[in-house]
Amino acid sequence: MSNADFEKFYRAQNLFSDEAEWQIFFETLRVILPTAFRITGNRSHAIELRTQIERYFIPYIQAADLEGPHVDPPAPLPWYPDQLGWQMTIPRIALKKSPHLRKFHTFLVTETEVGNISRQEAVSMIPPLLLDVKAGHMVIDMCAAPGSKTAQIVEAMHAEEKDLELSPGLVIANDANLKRACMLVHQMKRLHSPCLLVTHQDAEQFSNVLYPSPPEALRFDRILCDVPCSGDGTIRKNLLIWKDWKIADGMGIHGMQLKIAQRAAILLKVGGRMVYSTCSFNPLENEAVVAALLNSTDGALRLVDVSDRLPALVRRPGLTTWKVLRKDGEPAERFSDFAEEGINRAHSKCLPTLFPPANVADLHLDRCLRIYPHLQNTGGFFVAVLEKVKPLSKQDALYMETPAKAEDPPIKKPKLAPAEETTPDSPPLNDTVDSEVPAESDAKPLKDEPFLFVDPTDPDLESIWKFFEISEKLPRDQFLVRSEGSKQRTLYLVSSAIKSIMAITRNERLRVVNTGIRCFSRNDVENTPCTYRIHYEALPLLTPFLGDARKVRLTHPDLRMLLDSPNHLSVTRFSPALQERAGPMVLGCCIGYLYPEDAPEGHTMTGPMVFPIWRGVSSLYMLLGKQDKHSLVARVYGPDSVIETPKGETTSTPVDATPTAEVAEVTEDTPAV
Ligand SMILES: C[S@@+](CC[C@H](N)C(=O)[O-])C[C@H]1O[C@@H](n2cnc3c(N)ncnc32)[C@H](O)[C@@H]1O
Repeated sequence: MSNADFEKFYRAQNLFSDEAEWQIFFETLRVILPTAFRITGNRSHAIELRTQIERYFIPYIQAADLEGPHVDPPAPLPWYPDQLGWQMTIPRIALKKSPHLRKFHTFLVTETEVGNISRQEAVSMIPPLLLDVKAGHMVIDMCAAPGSKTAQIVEAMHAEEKDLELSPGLVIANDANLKRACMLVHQMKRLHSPCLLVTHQDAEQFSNVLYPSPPEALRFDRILCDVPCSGDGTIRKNLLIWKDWKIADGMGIHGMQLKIAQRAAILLKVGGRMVYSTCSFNPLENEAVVAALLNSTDGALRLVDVSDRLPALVRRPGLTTWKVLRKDGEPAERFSDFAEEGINRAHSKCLPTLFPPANVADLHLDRCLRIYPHLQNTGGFFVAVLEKVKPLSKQDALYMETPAKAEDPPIKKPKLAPAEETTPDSPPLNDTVDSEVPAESDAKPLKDEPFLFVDPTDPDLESIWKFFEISEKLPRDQFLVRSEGSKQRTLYLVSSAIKSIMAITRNERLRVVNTGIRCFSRNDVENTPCTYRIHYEALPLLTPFLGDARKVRLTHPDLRMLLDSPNHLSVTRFSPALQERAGPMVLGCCIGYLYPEDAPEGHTMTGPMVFPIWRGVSSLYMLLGKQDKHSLVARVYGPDSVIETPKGETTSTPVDATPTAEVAEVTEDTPAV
């Protein structure tokens, strides 16, 4: 764990006022990074899970400490709101192998797979918090995959939502790499948001999003530029950086970072906020980019002082000067020094903007945040929060638009970013606890099927509305399908903003990979007035709109039977109240409710829980995958209730059970596929 060039370069930057701190900084880089995770999802659900960690797992780990080798339980990050961000130093191997920690390991695996927990480096949680997203905002995350920050943005957008209100907002999650954009889609399924649009474009030239009435290019309220970077802030985790780090790395990527930030500056609304961030210590990728951005926008952007935000987060101010080194390690005082040397290949990406500009003292670069690993035992990170205070002057806009003419640059084929793109959250391969995204092989690019809006008078919609007694407040004109004609018709709901955007043909240039929340799927079944079932992921959003016709109240033993059984169970096996309610129901999907007053003792529920159930000819069946069922058993009945298979198996099954088997059954013995 050493690299002479790294040391030379960063010593030249005078990051710290004394040698002692440099030593502590450098020593910390050699200590393996603690694991951090975030409890995701809507507030009440997240608080329930947090309570479970506090009440059950912390005492459990404390007890394990007495029996096995010493381990500290996880602790909440002091600066993360509502104690929903956590960090732990339990070594990965101990977590996996120690019999004393097995339940905690199972818990993390299950909750990560169903998306209730997201492994995310602590420092990577900072930019979305400072972006300050509110309901109804138009937001774009320019470099979004694998999507941990997008998830925080989407959660913030829905945080204050009321029942019977669909957020009018928009979150575009863009990534130039199609494969990574598809991984993002997988992640996003669990966000239950109709406001998300996943695109794949080169952010340097992100196309204008046309918006109707009057038709114009949309300007965003919030933009995140979490740009590709050299990633040396992740060195505690990505040990190869010790070997591979080169002086030329930061220099080489500065130009691209600046272009992405400049494109964002154009897309930002006056009064809007953008956050520029990297997981690098390098001033050439950080302050130099911000300085060049400020200077190229001639006062239209300013750095925001966020010193009062996240007060428990220890940070250092941005640098107000820095050094550029030639690849031989010698300092270059000015741009012309490179010319003198003759611009060789390593310096071909050298730009004048690498150097501190003459007006550097006026730019308030100290308002940027530098997070060093030794400050609070994290990775390294850089964040700048900027505000657009006036329109860009025409000249600036022309300068920054590439090619010059364009308020609407042409589509450029996205460059595929390197497969090993550094991000603080790239999952180690084959490590289920730590993976926050599926392995790349799971992330197949979606087939290029068009997005087609469903006619609001479509007979299927009519039957769904009638069957579930859906309120007319749920807009029927915001549903789309991707493969018309197939038996398995699935209806996705999108926000009004996305509908408006998708309705404009010229927005095809956005290269949409996916959008919409999966709400209803058609089953191949007869003898029911409605062949559609509701998806679990859509229930939190749809429940307030549903009438009573298909609601069934469950006792907790009813729920337990449904969660434990892989098969359809005869209606006669359930509580008398459920038999009475479900018995006369016609075949089709119904919604099971467990109210806190019906929950088992010691539960942590703060509101009713809802589940999609299939009412068969004479049976009931829970329309959930195995992992979801595991997670729910643990949540409702406590982690002790999860029955482990001999291998402690909790491995993935498709998120939803396929409907074909459910509808083919009629007897309680028919196993579901
Ligand atoms: C630091 S990572 C982003 C991490 C992400 N924000 C998160 O929190 O999960 C940078 C991402 O930028 C993407 N990328 C690289 N070049 C790009 C470009 N020109 N335009 C858009 N995305 C790009 C990479 O594929 C990579 O996924």
